[in-house]
Amino acid sequence: MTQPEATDGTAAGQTQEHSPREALALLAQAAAPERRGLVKGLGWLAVAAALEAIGPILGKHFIDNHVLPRQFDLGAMAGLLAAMLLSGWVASLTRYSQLRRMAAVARRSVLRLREQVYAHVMAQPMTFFDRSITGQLLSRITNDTDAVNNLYRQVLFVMLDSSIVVLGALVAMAWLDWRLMLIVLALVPASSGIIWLYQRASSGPVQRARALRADLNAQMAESMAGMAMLQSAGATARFAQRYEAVNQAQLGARVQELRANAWLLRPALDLLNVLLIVTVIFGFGQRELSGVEVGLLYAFLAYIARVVEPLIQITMQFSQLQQALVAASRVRALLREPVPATQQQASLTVPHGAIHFDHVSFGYKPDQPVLQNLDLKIEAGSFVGIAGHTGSGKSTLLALLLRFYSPGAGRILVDGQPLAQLPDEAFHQAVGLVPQEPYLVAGTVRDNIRMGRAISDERLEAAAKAARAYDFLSALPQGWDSRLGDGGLAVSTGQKQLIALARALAGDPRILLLDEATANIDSATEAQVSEALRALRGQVTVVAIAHRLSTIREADQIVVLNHGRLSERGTHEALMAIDGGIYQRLVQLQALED
Ligand SMILES: Nc1ncnc2c1ncn2[C@@H]1O[C@H](COP(=O)(O)OP(=O)(O)OP(=O)(O)O)[C@@H](O)[C@H]1O
Repeated sequence: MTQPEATDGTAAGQTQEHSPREALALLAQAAAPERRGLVKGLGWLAVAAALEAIGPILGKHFIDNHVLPRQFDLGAMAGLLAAMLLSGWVASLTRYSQLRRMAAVARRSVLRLREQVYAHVMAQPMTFFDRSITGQLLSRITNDTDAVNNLYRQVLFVMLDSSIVVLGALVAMAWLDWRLMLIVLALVPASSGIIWLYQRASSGPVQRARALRADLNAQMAESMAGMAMLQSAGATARFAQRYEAVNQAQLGARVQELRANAWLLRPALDLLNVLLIVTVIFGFGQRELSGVEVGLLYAFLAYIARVVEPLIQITMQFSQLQQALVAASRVRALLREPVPATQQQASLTVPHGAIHFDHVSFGYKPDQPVLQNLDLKIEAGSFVGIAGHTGSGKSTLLALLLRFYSPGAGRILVDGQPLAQLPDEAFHQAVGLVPQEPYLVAGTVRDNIRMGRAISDERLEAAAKAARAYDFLSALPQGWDSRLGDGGLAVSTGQKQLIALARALAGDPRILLLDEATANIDSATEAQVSEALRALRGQVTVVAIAHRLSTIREADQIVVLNHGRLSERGTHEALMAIDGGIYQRLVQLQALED
C-alpha cells in the first residue's frame, strides 16, 4: 500500500492550544477516581502548614515573655520549647506522609492516563494514522504522559504544598502585625514580575528545546523503521550527521534556557529576599523599639525565611511547569480526537464469505477519487485475483475490505450484510490477511501462528499443513518450539510468508486476503502458496492482489483495475484473449522481466 504522506507534525484535529486550563482539566480527570484521597491529603497539608506557622509565634512568646523581662520560669520555658519542637516534628511527619500519598495518587493517575491514551489511539481509524507521524505519536504517548507525571509532582507537591505554607505564614503574620504582613505580601507581585521577565527571556529556548526533542524522537523512530533502506542507500552517515546537528541545536537551546535561569532568575530572587529583610528591619527601625518588638522582629524574620523558600521553589519550577503544561494539553487534545461511532449489530456473523462491492467509490481526499463506482460480486468460496498497474487502487480495495476506511459512496456487503455493521469479533474471525511484509513476533513457532488466540495445537498444525508450512517448521532444530522473531532463528522471507499464511488460516477465516503476498518470495515458495490457495477453493473466499501474475493465474476470476475503475474481468484465458487488453500487456511485460 502506498505510504501516506506526512505533511505536518500533528494529527489532524489536534489544535495546538496549550492553555493551562486544558492541562489542569486533564489532571483532574485522571485523578478523579481518587478525589477523596486527594482532598484528605490537602487537608492534612493545611494542618501541617498551620503547625509550622505556630513555631515563630511560640518563639515570640519565648522572647517577649521570658528572655526580655528576664522571667526564667523554667517549666513554662521548657513547655514552650517542647511545643516548638513538637509542632515542627509533627508538621514534618504529616507533610512527609501526605506527600507520599500524593506521589502514589500521581503514579496511579498517570498509569490510568497512559492506558486511556493507548486505548484511544488504538481505537482511531486508519485515516488518523495517515495524518500522524509515528515518531511524534510515540513521543506523545510516552514522553508527554511522563511530562504529565511531572506536572502532578509539581502541581501537587511544589505548587500546592508551597502555596499552603506561604498562606499559613501570611495568616500568622497578619495576626501578629498586618502592616508588616503587607510589606511581606509585596513579595508575591515582585516575584511574579521576576517570573514574567524570566519567562520572556526563556520561552523561546524552552519552546525550541521541546520542538527539537520531539524532532529527535521522530528521527530516531523513522531511522529504526527504515534501517534496511538507510543502510542499503549508504545514507546512515548522512542521517547520523542530521541527528547530530539537531542534537547540538537542542543542547544549545537547553543551555540558553539554563543561562536565563542562572543569570536572571536566581540572582533576582536572592536580591528580592535581601531587599525584603532590609525593608522589614527598616520598618522596625522607624518605630520606637520597645522590648516587645524584638520578639515580633524574630517572628517576622522566621516567617520571611519560610515564605521565601517556597516562593523560590514555585518560580524555579516554572520552566519545567511550562513544558509539562504544553505536554498535558497535547495529551488532552489527543484524547479529544473523536473515535468514530460504530453501528455494529451484535447478532451478525459471516457464515459463507460472499462479498459484494455495491457501486463503491472512495478517495483518501474528497477531491481525489481512487476507486470509482466499483461494482463487483465475489461468490463465497471463490478465488479472485486483483491485477492492475501501480496506483490503480488494488491495495485501496483491500483496505476497504479490511475496514481501514469506509467507502465514500456505495457499500460493501458480506453475505448480504453491510460490512460496517459486523461486530469486531465476527469480522476478525471471518477475515484473515496475509500482508506483503510478513511479520514475526518474538516467540515460538506456535506463538507465531496462534498469535494469542484460543486455538488448539491440532488446529495450528492443520493450518500449517494447509499453508504448506508444516514440513519445514517441523524440521527446525527445536521443531514447533523453535524461537522466531527478534533474537530467534532466521528464516527466509518465503518461509515467513508461509507462516503468515498459516497464521491467517489458523483463525479458520471465511475470507482470506492476500496483499502482494508473493511479491518478494522465490518461485518454489510461490508454487507452494498457489497450491495452498487452490486447495482452499470452495472453502474460503480468497481475494489476492498479485503483482506476480502467476499467483492468480488459476483464479476463478481476475479483476483488472484501471485508475480505480473495473476495466476487465474474467479467467486468465479469457483476459489473455482480449487483444491489447491491460491484463494481456501486464502478463507480456512480466514475461519480458522474467
Ligand atoms: N493512505 C493513503 N493516503 C492518501 N493517498 C493514498 C493512500 N494510499 C494510497 N493512496 C493513493 O491512492 C491511489 C491508489 O493507491 P493503491 O495503493 O490503492 O494502488 P495499488 O494499485 O495498490 O498500487 P501498488 O501496486 O503500487 O501497491 C494512489 O494514487 C495512491 O497515491
